[in-house]
Amino acid sequence: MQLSLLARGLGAIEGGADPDVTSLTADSRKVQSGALFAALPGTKVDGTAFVADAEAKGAAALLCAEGASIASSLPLVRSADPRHALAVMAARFYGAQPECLVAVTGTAGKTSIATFTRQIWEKSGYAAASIGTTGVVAPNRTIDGTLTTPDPIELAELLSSLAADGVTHAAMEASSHGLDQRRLDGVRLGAAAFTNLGHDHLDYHPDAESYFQAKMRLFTALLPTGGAAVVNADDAWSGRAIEVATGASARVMTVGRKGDFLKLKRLEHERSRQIAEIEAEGRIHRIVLPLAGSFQMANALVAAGLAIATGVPVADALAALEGLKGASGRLELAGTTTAGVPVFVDYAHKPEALENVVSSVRPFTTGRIVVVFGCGGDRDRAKRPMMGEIATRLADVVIVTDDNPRSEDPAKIRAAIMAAAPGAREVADRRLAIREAIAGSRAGDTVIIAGKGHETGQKIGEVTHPFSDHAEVRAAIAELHG
Ligand SMILES: CC(=O)N[C@H]1[C@@H](OP(=O)(O)OP(=O)(O)OC[C@H]2O[C@@H](n3ccc(=O)[nH]c3=O)[C@H](O)[C@@H]2O)O[C@H](CO)[C@@H](O)[C@@H]1O[C@H](C)C(=O)N[C@@H](C)C(=O)N[C@H](CCC(=O)O)C(=O)O
Ligand SMILES: Nc1ncnc2c1ncn2[C@@H]1O[C@H](COP(=O)(O)OP(=O)(O)OP(=O)(O)O)[C@@H](O)[C@H]1O
Ligand SMILES: N[C@H](CCC[C@H](N)C(=O)O)C(=O)O
Ligand SMILES: [Mg+2]
Repeated sequence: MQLSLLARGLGAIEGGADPDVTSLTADSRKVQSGALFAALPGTKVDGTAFVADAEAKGAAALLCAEGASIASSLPLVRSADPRHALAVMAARFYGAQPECLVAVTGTAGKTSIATFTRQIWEKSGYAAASIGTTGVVAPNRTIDGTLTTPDPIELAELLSSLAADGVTHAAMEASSHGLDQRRLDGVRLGAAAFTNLGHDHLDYHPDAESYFQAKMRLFTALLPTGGAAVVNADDAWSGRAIEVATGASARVMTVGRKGDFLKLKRLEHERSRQIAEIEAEGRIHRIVLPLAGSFQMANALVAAGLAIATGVPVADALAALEGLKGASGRLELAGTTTAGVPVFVDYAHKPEALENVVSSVRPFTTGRIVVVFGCGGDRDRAKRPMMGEIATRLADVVIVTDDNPRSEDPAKIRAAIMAAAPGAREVADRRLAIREAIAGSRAGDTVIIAGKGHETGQKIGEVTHPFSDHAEVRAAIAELHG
């Protein structure tokens, strides 16, 4: 594609020439002959340091920030917001996208909602995909996940290949990093959703307000005027999210107990399902959601809202909730001991998620709640004491262990949790911690292994060791009964 077409409206081209650009990248190590290299200021290094490297590899053009100092004779596009410009260029370069695209943001529930929305669409006969933390699921393929919101070039390429495969509907997660770094700025959205705001990523965002504002870019910068904004009405931040969406001229649809569009009137919990009465358009729909945890009901309502906003009839969307399968590792029953103790694997790695998940199993737990968890290294440290306090307040037996210590000393991470978790036991080895929890359980108890969910590795230093909570739960139960 000619550089002038790629850059149209994004910034003047310096250097006169208008080369044919044959690929795009923001990583000099991946530059191929004919590429446009985006030299972006980053969180660790400044991409302008790699311009000479990119030029030596045959780059045809450059993109950079307005004031950047660049020593190169290559045609150059300067932009006040180069990450935005790159995302828009990537969308132009790769072209087609599924005709119906929706994105969901919020601290917790994104993966579940993207997965549920895909399932509701599938039930209505659409070729549908979901994109997020656990990867991509589409009719003809599944791809394992790396980032919650992929980099803009990878995302544009993915959307174009999904469209080429005949996918018409796609639901994706919009992480706050992704929104802040403009990764979705080239995505043509039909609807967007907000779930809730809790404590996470305050190592990246300066404070809760900036974290909220980053999430709100979904409504203010990405959702076209008149697009549907589905908002969970029951969170402390819902009022502000509704205000922002209304201010952005979105068609606001609220769901939940305080919702106007889908109103949860009644909810009854059983061990692995819940029965709900939902009021929609003046009618009451009684549905059985085959998943545990009231937070899953909240997620299901947002997903139904997104499906309805994109053309699924109300009754069909609500009926489809009865067939939903949970996303891998989200309050997922990984095994049951012979004493009948359910052992759940869950992805709670932040305070509100842990609070929700432990509270969710209380209604059907006649004995004790046993929780195993840790906190990730090189991540927001403030979460550690908060999660220690929540676990000891809400669970009966707490075992603190490791969860991806990365470059940090695992003992120090555990100590930060333990300082706020009186009475908790410390078992460094996650495999042993899971065994202790299961071996110590008795009839009536519920065991939750939190923090890793679908993950298949334990990252210690730079090495990711194969590790699965699911597999460890199964092995521990087998050993116990063997
Ligand atoms: C902290 C963070 O979010 N970093 C993201 C950011 O990287 P960066 O630009 O700041 O990286 P940098 O290392 O400072 O490099 C600056 C620039 O120089 C370039 N470079 C660097 C070295 C070189 O030799 N040549 C070169 O060209 C880099 O490619 C980059 O363009 O922009 C990149 C391009 O979009 C992202 O891939 C990268 O995500 C990293 C891998 C990451 O781990 N991100 C996590 C924290 C994340 O995004 N998580 C969220 C939320 C998770 C959740 O809770 O669900 C997610 O969406 O997954
Ligand atoms: N609506 C919700 N409210 C509170 N907690 C929730 C909600 N939905 C899920 N959770 C908790 O958060 C965990 C992660 O859920 P999910 O993967 O759906 O969210 P996410 O927003 O994609 O998270 P991440 O940003 O980590 O990818 C679940 O395992 C559960 O513990
Ligand atoms: N997307 C999140 C996942 C955290 C999962 C948890 N197991 C951990 O390692 O902290 C992050 O990278 O912060
Ligand atoms: Mg997710």
